[in-house]
Amino acid sequence: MSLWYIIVAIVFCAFLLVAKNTRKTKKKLPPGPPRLPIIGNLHQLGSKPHRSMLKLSAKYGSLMSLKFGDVSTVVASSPETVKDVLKTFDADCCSRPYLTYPARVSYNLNDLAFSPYSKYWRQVRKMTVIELYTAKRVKSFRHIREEEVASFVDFIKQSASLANPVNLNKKLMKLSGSVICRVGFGMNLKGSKLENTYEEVIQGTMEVLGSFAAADYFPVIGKLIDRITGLHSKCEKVFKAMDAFFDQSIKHHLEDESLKDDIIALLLKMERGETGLGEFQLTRNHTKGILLNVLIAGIDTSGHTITWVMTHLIANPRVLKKVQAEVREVIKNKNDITEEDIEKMEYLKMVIKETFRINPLVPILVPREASKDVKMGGYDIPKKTWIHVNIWAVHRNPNVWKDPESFIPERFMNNEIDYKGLDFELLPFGSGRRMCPGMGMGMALVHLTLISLLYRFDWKLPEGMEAKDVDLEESYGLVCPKKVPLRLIPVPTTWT
Ligand code: HEM
Repeated sequence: MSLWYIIVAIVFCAFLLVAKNTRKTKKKLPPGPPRLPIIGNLHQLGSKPHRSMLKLSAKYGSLMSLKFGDVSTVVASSPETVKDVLKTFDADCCSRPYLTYPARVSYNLNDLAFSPYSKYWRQVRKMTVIELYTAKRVKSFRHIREEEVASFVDFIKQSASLANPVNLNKKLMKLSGSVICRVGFGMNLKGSKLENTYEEVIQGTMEVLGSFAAADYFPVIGKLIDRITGLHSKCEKVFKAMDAFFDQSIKHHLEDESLKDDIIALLLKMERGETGLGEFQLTRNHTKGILLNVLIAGIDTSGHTITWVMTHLIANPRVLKKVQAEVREVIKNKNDITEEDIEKMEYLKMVIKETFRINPLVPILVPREASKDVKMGGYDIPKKTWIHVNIWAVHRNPNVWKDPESFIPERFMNNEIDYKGLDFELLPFGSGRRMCPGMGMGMALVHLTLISLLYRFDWKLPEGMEAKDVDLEESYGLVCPKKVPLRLIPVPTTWT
């Protein structure tokens, strides 16, 4: 009799297995290109995945399936499908997949940007939004921005008097680095452990964070491949450099009691249990994970945004002249630039929007993962599928934007579309639960710096170069800055 029980149990289990597999095969996945064995579609990514995905989606649709090694992925590429991911199904699609190297750099996902959607993420997001990213906080750091921009302008003045070209990529990175160090870490970049290496470290970190790493797609052999390609050692190198900087700034806070009003002071209080983070007891690794986002998200993004704006302006002399005329008309001979002045600069705002459209800094946002089965646009997105949001494709879609490859700020005239996460045609900061919380802080520096550069100086290209020679190629990482540094000669004006 007991043998019969066993046979019935085996038949029942086999039936369940077959039923499960049949259900699986019945899923209607979004269409996608044919795959190669083992690697799937990885060979189709190329050196600029956002561009390759755009080309593939033109053929396979705005919700497309790709397979990267072992990982099933979908890519959303139109305002409608992006809205589905970031708004309609945001709650079920806003987790992050486990990414080997971001996990290492973020002290095992103790940060905000790569942490899965969880109670911890919600608490940290709430705490940092209140403590670091509020409009009040952004205002309170105004004097820091003003001091750093003033010393940046002094440097440009010297170069102008000697007619020397300025490497704007480098100098603007240094400017945003100096601001973020003082705002987020209570110390100067100059004299810190990152003083001489920050550019290399930040750039390297962005490459590591944005890489399509073999370890994520091939569970066993992937780590070996990454050791051979050098990704593993690059990750260790940038991790150690940043860790030393975090130790230095934490030590600085522990030694100087007057530093009690910034994010590190608050995190240290949480570590000591003097104040709480919901049910979580913060450790040093949590503190450093949170600081990682403050450092890398703050330094890279604002500096590169300003470089892209200046690149498009020098490549479009008509636009440069028009925006300078506006800025000079609003500022006239005043010494200080106020928030109200910025509000009056309608054309400058259009120039910035157009720059974000044509060169969004994070073109495929940070990868997301479905936390349950989702039905989207008539297709099945199974739990654990990775989701890439290709805003590059949306921003260059001819059905959304007329003549999308051209830089035309006037397209925003009498057009309500803005970049604050509500319009799915223009999403440089993302949207939904994972939207960039540092937008206000980043834009405050972008506005102040651009106005100073345009008000105080005229700009020309180095000898022998014309506007049509300006290189517009982007490099690829989590953030996509201009590949070839922008070198311009500042020319003194009556306002200098
Ligand atoms: C012009 C400047 C900036 C741009 C264009 C930008 C853009 C972005 C984008 C596209 C994302 C990913 C959104 C997603 O995956 O859906 C993001 C995330 C993030 N940004 Fe920014 N950002 C800027 C400035 C800043 C600044 C100044 C800070 C902080 C000091 C910051 C902190 C963050 C953080 C912490 C996240 C992760 C949010 C999460 O996953 O919950 N950003 N940013």
